[in-house]
Amino acid sequence: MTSASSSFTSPSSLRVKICGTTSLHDALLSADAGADAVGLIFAPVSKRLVQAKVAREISLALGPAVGRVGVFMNQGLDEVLRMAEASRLSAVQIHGEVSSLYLGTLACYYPVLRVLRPAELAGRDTSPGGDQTPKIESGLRHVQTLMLDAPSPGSGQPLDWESLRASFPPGAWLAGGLGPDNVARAIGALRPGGVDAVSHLESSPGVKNPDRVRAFVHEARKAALLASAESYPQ
Ligand SMILES: O=C(O)c1ccccc1N[C@@H]1O[C@H](COP(=O)(O)O)[C@@H](O)[C@H]1O
Repeated sequence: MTSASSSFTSPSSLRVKICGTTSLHDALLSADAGADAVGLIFAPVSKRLVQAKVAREISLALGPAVGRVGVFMNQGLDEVLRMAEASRLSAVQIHGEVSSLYLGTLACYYPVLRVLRPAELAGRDTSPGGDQTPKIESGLRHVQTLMLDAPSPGSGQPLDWESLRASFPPGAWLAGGLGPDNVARAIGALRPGGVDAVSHLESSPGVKNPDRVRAFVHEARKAALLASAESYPQ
C-alpha cells in the first residue's frame, strides 16, 4: 500500500458526490454543477430522507453519466437490495456495523462504498469498551471503495486531516464537514479518490443551496488539478 501523500490524484479521476438529495430539482442542480454522483439517503435516522418514488424519478432523469448512490445505515440486506432496485441506484453507501458476508453479498449486486470512522481506519475501534476486531474486512478490499467520515454522519463535523495523512488509504473517498471553504485543504492533505458533502451545501436540511453546491464542485476540481500538477516529478 502506498502512502496517501505519494499517491497520484488525476484531476479527472476525483469523484465529487453531493449527498442528501431529496428532490429532482436538487438532483439536476448537482448534475448541472458537474457532480459525478448524487447521494440519496434511505437511513431512517436522517433528516434528509428521500422518498422511494422521488429517488426513482431522480435516477431515471439523471441518465447514465451521473451516479445515484443510496445511503444506508444499519439496515438489513433485504431492505437495501429492495430499495436499490426500486430506486434504480448505481451504487450503495454502507454505514454502521455489518458483517463481511453482508458486504460481500451486496457487492455481487452493486458497487459498495464502505464508510469507516477514523478509529476504524487504524484497524481497531479504540473507543472505550470498543470492539477490538479489525474493521476493514481484508477479503473484501478488492470489491469495496472505502470512505472516511466523521463519527456522526451528516453532522457537518470535519475530520482532522493532518492526523490522517499516514493512514488514509489511497483511493479512499473523504466525507465529513466538507464544503466550498475547506475542500481544497482536505484534497491537498489527503488526495482522496472522491469527496462527499451534505451539511455545508444546504439552505435547510434536505434542501440544497445552489451557490454552495456549484462552489463546492468548482473548488474540488480546482484543488484536484493543483494536486495532480504537484504530483508530477519536476
Ligand atoms: O446526512 C445524513 O443525514 C446521513 C444520515 C445517515 C448516514 C449518512 C448521512 N450522511 C452522510 O454523511 C456524510 C457527510 O456529511 P456532512 O457533509 O459532514 O454533513 C456523507 O457521506 C453523507 O452521505
